[in-house]
Amino acid sequence: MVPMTDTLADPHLRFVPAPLTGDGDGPRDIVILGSTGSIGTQAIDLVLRNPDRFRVTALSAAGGRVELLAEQAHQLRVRTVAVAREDAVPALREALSARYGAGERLPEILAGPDAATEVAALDCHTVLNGITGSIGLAPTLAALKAGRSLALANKESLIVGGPLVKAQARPGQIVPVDSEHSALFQGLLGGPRSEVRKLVVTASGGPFRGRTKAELASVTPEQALAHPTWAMGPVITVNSATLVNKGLEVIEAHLLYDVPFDRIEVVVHPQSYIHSMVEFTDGSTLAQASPPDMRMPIALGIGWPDRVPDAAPGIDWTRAHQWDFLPLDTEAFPSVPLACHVGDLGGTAPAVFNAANEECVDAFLKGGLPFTGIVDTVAEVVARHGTPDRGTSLTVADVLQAETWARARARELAARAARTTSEARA
Ligand SMILES: NC(=O)C1=CN([C@@H]2O[C@H](COP(=O)(O)OP(=O)(O)OC[C@H]3O[C@@H](n4cnc5c(N)ncnc54)[C@H](OP(=O)(O)O)[C@@H]3O)[C@@H](O)[C@H]2O)C=CC1
Ligand SMILES: CC(=O)[C@@H](O)[C@H](O)COP(=O)(O)O
Ligand SMILES: [Mn+2]
Repeated sequence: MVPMTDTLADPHLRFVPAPLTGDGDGPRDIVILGSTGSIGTQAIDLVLRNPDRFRVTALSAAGGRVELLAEQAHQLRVRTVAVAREDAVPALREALSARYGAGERLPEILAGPDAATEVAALDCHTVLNGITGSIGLAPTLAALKAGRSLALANKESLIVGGPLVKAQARPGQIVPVDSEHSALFQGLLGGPRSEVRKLVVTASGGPFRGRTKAELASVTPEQALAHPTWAMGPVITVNSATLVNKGLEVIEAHLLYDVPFDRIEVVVHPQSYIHSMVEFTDGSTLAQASPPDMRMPIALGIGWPDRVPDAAPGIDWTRAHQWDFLPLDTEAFPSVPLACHVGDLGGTAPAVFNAANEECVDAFLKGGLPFTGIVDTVAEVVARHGTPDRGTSLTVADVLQAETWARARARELAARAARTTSEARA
């Protein structure tokens, strides 16, 4: 069990990560959830380059990439490997056996839908949640409940379970890994809360920046997956293209830093060098700048309060740079106002928004829904859900029920949209 340092005396720092005590003399023990993904593999790159600082004790993944998972387990000599898919266990065992020598002890294997949650509560200092999707909620809650520092990349868990996650988290227990929120907490250290005027979240604008809604109708999954500045997993990449990612991030900023939606602004910054900004009441703005490389915020997430030397390259000031800032086109990309709306509604509305989106992204990637159908369908599901009851406090069961409902509605509507599109083509 890792004890927390007591809550920071200054209330303006309540939502800025507080360092956990409990680091011994040796490297910090880390559990990585979603180790085979974009966040997970970049975290492992950092760990392998910093063996004096970090030691990975357990890994978890869905079970889609067992060779990579076995390779990671062997390289890091972890104690535990977990997969969500039980049918992946024989292949995982075989892949591990092929790498470990005869006298070497294989890591323990956990399998099943609750395996990541089990691993999230194992003894360690920091849990990095790099799972994709709202399936990350239970592991997020488990890590917090167990008293771990939570390096949170899995924004969906915070969004769908906002009040639950906040109630479980002690001040400073969550260290955001999402680049914008990492930038914001660094900016928030620049002055007291009473002097913060607004948060400015930057958006690359995605691969379709500058297109009209009509032009967006026929874009393909391949085009949507070609992000101009970041190499990420498929779901977040499509979310960046629809700007749903920015909508999720505005809710994430609201939940993490307790700033109302009307004081969170989004600005399009195509180069992705400024990761977000904090404007203070005297008109001063603090921006965090670095090349688009997630290893910087991941390193801060798992290494906080220390900075990891050479986590990622800094800006090369010997060459010319041009950084642009443009207003968001909410007509072509209505996701951000829609997200603010569901964030304002609260309760199960953000879970409905996110679950409908996850279904629609899946349908789009499988060729079953046009690109513009994603946000249109999400908006329709949100409208049908109506105003959630805010009288009672949210439970995990409420979230799961709302998600099941939203996924079913989204699938129905997406199937109908697909039929209409194919009839129009015929
Ligand atoms: N990539 C980035 O640069 C950024 C990502 N994020 C956020 O980080 C999270 C991860 O994104 P990203 O790394 O891009 O996603 P990826 O799709 O690249 O990786 C997802 C990882 O989650 C694992 N996974 C999926 N389902 C489960 C499950 N049920 N139990 C355990 N593991 C599971 C996958 O395993 P398997 O390989 O077996 O399928 C994989 O390791 C998302 O919430 C995203 O929004 C935030 C900011 C930047
Ligand atoms: C790297 C990261 O944090 C992503 O969430 C990124 O923000 C995506 O880029 P967009 O600004 O295009 O959504
Ligand atoms: Mn981000």
